[in-house]
Amino acid sequence: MTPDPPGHPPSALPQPVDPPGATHVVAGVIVDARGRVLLARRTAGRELAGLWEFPGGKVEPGETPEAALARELDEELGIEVELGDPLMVVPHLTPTRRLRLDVRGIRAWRGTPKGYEGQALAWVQPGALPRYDMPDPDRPVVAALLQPDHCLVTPPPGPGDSDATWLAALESALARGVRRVQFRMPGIDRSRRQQLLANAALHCAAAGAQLLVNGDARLACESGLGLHLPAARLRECRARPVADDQPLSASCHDAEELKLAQALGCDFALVGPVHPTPTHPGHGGIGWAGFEALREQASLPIYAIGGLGVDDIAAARSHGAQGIAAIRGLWEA
Ligand SMILES: Nc1nc2c([nH]c(=O)n2[C@H]2C[C@H](O)[C@@H](COP(=O)(O)OP(=O)(O)OP(=O)(O)O)O2)c(=O)[nH]1
Ligand SMILES: [Mg+2]
Repeated sequence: MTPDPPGHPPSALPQPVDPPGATHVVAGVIVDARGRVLLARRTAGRELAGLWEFPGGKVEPGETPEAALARELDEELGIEVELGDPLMVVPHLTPTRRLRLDVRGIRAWRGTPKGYEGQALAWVQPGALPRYDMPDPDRPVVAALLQPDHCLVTPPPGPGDSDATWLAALESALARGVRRVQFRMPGIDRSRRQQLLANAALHCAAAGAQLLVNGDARLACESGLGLHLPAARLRECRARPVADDQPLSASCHDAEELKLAQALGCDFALVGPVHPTPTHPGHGGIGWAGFEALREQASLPIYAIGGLGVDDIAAARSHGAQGIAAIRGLWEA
């Protein structure tokens, strides 16, 4: 990268660079006045025929992603669009190529979308998106549209902290918008842990937040809550340890663990540490490049963890993450 010339303000966020050989695909999330999302069905005789996708296509050499998306939506749907915010960029490794699926919101459009290439179209309520058969890289995109973009991992009460102090901190995290919580309680005895969990479950239910118990499958099942598997537990699992309707997540550090998590039917995974953190002393962090190298080998939603907070969600999304998971970053106001 060339340094900024003296006297000029530093440039904004560096633009992500496609790895050599990657196919850059841009696609748009088009939402109508009733909140329905437009999907198009891939036509017969092409790769992934019959699967549903967000309309879009490949960026051509010399073209900006924005121009490519506008062109694709004109060619495929006959609409003129105004682009909105980036939603996410999913790096994905297929058996034949390295793909970057770059998905943008569409702020407004002119015209009525029609299948100009013979493709079927469907306007889908967001909650029904998971029922459509879509290419693997779309799974994290659908999750980004439907699920929380941050996940709190609780710290245990500090020395001398009462349960009431801990619960008040949980309540304020929920008031700040936390909707997914992993209950992690290292070093706290079972009876106190159970008491804290029972109260945490009440607070989370009142806030409409999902709660997953770290490690303790029995406690998760007894309380009808979700389960989070630390990597060592994940590696011991031969079958999904909780019912299909109970949320399941896992911590993963390599591609093998991610594939295991996906095969077990985990709803999402946590991958990191992206940056160094006090909870993992001596670990320099995998960085965003390391995160992407794992992300591209799996299709389940993945939160990035390690030295991250809500300010990092947009960056996390640009590397294919569902968002961020954090202990301190989401516990302290
Ligand atoms: N448009 C789109 N493509 C997707 C999605 N998910 C996904 O894996 N892909 C893949 C399928 C293809 O391998 C690639 C897009 O290539 P494409 O062949 O449809 O590209 P295009 O519209 O430019 O069509 P073509 O002129 O190259 O035939 O990206 C998605 O949601 N939307
Ligand atoms: Mg296309």
